[in-house]
Amino acid sequence: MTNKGSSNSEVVMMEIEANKPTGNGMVVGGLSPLSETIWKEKTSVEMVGDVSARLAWKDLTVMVTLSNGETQNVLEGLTGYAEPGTFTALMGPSGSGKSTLLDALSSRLATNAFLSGNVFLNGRKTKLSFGTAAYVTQDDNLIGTLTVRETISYSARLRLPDKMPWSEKRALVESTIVEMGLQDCADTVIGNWHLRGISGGEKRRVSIALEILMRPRLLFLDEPTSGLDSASAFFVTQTLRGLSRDGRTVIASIHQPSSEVFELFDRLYLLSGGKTVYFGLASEAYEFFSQAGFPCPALRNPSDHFLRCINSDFDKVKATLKGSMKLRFEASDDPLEKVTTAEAIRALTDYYRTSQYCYSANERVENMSKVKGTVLDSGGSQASFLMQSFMLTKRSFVNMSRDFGYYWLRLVIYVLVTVCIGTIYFNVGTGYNSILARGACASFVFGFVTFMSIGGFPSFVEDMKVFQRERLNGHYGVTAFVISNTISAMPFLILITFISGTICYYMVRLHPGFVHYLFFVLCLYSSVTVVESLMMAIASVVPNFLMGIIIGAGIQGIFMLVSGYFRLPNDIPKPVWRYPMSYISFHFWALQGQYQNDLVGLMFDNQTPDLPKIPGEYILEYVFQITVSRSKWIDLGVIFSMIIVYRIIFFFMIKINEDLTPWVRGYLARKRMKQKNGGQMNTTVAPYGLTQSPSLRTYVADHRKR
Ligand SMILES: Nc1ncnc2c1ncn2[C@@H]1O[C@H](COP(=O)(O)OP(=O)(O)OP(=O)(O)O)[C@@H](O)[C@H]1O
Repeated sequence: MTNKGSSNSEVVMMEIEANKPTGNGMVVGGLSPLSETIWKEKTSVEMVGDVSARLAWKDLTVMVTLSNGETQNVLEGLTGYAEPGTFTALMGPSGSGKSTLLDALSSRLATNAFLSGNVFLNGRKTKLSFGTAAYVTQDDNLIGTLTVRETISYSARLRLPDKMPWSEKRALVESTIVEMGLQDCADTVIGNWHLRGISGGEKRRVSIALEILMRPRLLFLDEPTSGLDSASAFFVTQTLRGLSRDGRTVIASIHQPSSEVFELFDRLYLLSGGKTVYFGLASEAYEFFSQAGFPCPALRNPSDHFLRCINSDFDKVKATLKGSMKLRFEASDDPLEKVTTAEAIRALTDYYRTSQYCYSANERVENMSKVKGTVLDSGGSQASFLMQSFMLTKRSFVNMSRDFGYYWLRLVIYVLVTVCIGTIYFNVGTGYNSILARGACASFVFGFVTFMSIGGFPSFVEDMKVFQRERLNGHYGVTAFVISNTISAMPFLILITFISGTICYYMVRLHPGFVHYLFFVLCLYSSVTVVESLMMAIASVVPNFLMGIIIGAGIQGIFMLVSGYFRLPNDIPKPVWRYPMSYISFHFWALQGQYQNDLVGLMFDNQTPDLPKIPGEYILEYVFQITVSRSKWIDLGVIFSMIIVYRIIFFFMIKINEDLTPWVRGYLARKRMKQKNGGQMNTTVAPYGLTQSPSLRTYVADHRKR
């Protein structure tokens, strides 16, 4: 995977050459040979034509409903555009609406947010389905155990068409690595809690690399430079500018750029309190502020000045400092010293509304909304379902085998605990006291030992984060993920349960015979897999470590309680606890099966030697209250079917979380707002047809069509 053949190097060079800007520095609508290959696959037409993305938005207003039913306008009547070959920066103080604007443009608004106004992509009113545009979020959710090259390679194989030769895929991976300047760390692992990996800046670049791999024509980035030092921030911004020069449309929110970074912006969208302060060429912003009466003082970084002028928090800070007498006022020429920031913002937004900048932006948006261009459909995965499932399984398996915390640590603990069990119940025998000891031993193994599997929860949460990022960008579907997750874990669970089960079985000397031993380890394997499946289902809806572990522990605690050991089956209160709880509990089935497996056919000493021996069947029926007429294999079958049921639950949890929950939340938000407004929707809310809320239905429909 790491070796590059000479032919690949040539393709890489071709790609890099093609990415170079021509003449004026912009390659509007231009495509490199590899990009063209992908787009041909996507559009299924002979001639690709201009596949660049011209994005325009007009009178965009976003209103959110708060939990008390109040509404708040987060964005107010924004108009702007982003063209291919340009890099547009969204700037503004914290809370000004930068992320909301990116979300509104990419159709990722929260469920309590309502949008009015129009977004045009190549002249067509659009609601971008997931995958049409690439979106790099603020968090780098990557698999820590993979190297940079592996991360990008797996992503390529997950998304590129199956019939594309591997040499071409590899060339694309290598060109992406070069494009993002990741050559030096290509074979370094990303890093996690126990593996020292690449730096924060490199992680950001890997996240960007994953999204540009499919050569999207439209790229959104939410604060790609946050948390980076000035050199890394400059590098990332320079790379984004480079990407735009390949004919892509790049829009990024940037927090506090240095002057070097600011110089790399083509267009600047300045926001304050959800209103446009300035939209135009970044190089003309300086002039705009001067004209509006707020010239940038000498020796001040222009971007600092712009943000200083529009950050109303400065009013609060000044008032606090004035109150505490920590601020001394000295005579200054800076107009900002003479007015409050709130007044400055008002002056600037008013000035912008009547300025030439606003007029030409409106005119350009008007033109862009009329010129109909190529319909850019979903840029999601081109790989077949089988390929996606196979690659995901392989990637997940590699991750599990390299992450010490995923299964290896559990194997060590399981072996230690089962050695302890083996020592305590060593050679338990068939004496009178061994009857209860055998019951206690089985209860501990199928209760507590399986319970220890919740330790894998943090790893499941990490997996879910990666899944959610990739899913939202249309990399693969839920079914492929659930299948791969199930299969990749199987060998590790078999290893853990067979090793620890064998230690326990032979140290304790449970019922002799291979079939009895096999039943025991299969029962342990299926029980641990049920716990895994249960915890995975929890991880799909509860992304928080602590909450997930508490919920998982709570559910298992209840299951254990009704397993028939802590209270005998016939004594468990019938409503709720016996029916249905004990039958839902896998502990119950595991214990019933194991008691039979262990006791049937054995004869136990009585309390005194003169009394006759007690058959195992008698103990089962009258001591442990087990239904002996039911085969132990049925008990095992029930546990195995529970694995399937929990996996199906896992699948539906993800679906419900993506599809139904946003719909319900959106419905409740609308209802709350209506109640607050006395049955009337606020006038700023678009009619139902225009209200957007994130749903994967569009995405799913797209995939079904294929
Ligand atoms: N779904 C929502 N529900 C309630 N309030 C919201 C919602 N989305 C955004 N807001 C509010 O809208 C304002 C703008 O938020 P947004 O995240 O877009 O700002 P930002 O400029 O990206 O801030 P930052 O730079 O800190 O990330 C904030 O006050 C935020 O609390």
